[in-house]
Amino acid sequence: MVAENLSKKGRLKEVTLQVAGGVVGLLGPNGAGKSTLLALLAGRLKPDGGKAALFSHAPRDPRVLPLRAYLPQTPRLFPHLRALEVLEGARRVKGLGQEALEEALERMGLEGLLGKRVGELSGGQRQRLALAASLMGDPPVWLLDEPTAALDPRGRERFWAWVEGKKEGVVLVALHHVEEAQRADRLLLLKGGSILEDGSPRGILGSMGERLSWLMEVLYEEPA
Ligand SMILES: Nc1ncnc2c1ncn2[C@@H]1O[C@H](COP(=O)(O)OP(=O)(O)OP(=O)(O)O)[C@@H](O)[C@H]1O
Repeated sequence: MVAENLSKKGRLKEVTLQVAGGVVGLLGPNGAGKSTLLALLAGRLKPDGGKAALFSHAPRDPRVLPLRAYLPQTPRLFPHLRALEVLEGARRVKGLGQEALEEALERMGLEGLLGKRVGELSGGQRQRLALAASLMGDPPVWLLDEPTAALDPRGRERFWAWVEGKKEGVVLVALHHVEEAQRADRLLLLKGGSILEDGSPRGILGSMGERLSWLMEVLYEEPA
């Protein structure tokens, strides 16, 4: 996955990035540009400048679609559908077998919720359903916008177990929790539409969290 001087007016400033594999966490304050970067890489937004490529194709190329999962910050699910119908729909669109559906629902612990309508689910339950539908079949590239924000600790563990069990490919994931950022292989710190730092979580956050106060100041302090 490559971004070259990728920009969106007022939102992202000429970001250049190469990701060959692994779990890459995007950390930064509200409005940093995390969602914009993910939406550009997913082809949901058109850049004003620069370009992005997944497997050497533009993000909007139909050949790329089956190769990536994109989970926006607020996934849209039809409220009248039952959870099982959402999963069935995802399975059919992706052309997958029943075992992929079973795996996804087990991973997200949806067994007891299959007969419920989306509109009856809690926010975290809905998010677990959206994750199961979007990651079903394990496409090589996952672009995930704050997938754990609504999840309880058990749901977070389920999510991270799925991520950490992924053998190959790329996971680019926007996060707000430093404990979760420590689980990534690589971290990108974003602020004001630019990448401030790009490195290992240990290098950026420090082994004992000693750089945390620095991080809080640099990333989250409002300008005076
Ligand atoms: N639809 C839009 N039209 C115009 N500007 C937008 C739009 N969506 C976001 N922005 C602006 O783009 C900038 C980056 O926003 P973005 O949503 O990418 O940030 P983020 O890092 O994902 O934030 P958060 O942590 O709050 O989700 C912000 O200044 C925001 O106000």
